[in-house]
Amino acid sequence: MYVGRFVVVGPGIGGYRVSSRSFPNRRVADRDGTLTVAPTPDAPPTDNPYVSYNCLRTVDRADGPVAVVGNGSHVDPVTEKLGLGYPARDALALSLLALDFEKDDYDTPRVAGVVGAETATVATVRRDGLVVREVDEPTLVATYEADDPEPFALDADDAAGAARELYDHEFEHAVCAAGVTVGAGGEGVDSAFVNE
Ligand SMILES: NC(=O)c1ncn([C@@H]2O[C@H](COP(=O)(O)O)[C@@H](O)[C@H]2O)c1NC=O
Repeated sequence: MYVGRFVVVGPGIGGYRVSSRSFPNRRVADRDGTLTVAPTPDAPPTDNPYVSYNCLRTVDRADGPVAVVGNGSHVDPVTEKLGLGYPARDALALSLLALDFEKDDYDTPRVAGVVGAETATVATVRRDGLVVREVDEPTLVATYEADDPEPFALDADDAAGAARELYDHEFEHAVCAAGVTVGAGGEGVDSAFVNE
């Protein structure tokens, strides 16, 4: 099955995978702790505005660090609002509604998640609606097919394991993946990615 891009988030752990039929020549790069998706140097030129973006950012809050994952430019305003103290639900709802689904040939939904040490919130904005949901177990939402949040059996317990597990998942056309853990009690954030 092809589901396009997807996030998985649960309390303390999350991840994101790029699956792509149209733009497979991409990879994740780490820029000072922010993970960015971008075309490889040998990728054909494109003017599609949706294929390069920050897919994972973290921010420290009074109640501890949080991580944001997502499939587009909305990751930035979500992170910034979290840094200003907005609740995760509000940061996601405001940012996703402002940017809305992508204006491409598929009305591609935006998907996102916020991971705290003991909390997680998953969200998507599609042409037909906005969903923002707190979750207490790993939960997936994808751009296509699985476009409503659903439970996901994530076995990994560290960032590298999460990135690997999402990358290796049977959903078709894996391109690259990122994983993140957010620890309680000052353990902080760890992130990892897979490019193959
Ligand atoms: N975030 C991404 O990595 C991303 N990659 C592709 N898209 C959009 O989705 C469309 C379909 O891409 P594909 O055939 O690879 O699933 C692309 O034309 C582009 O507008 C993306 N936008 C949202 O997922």
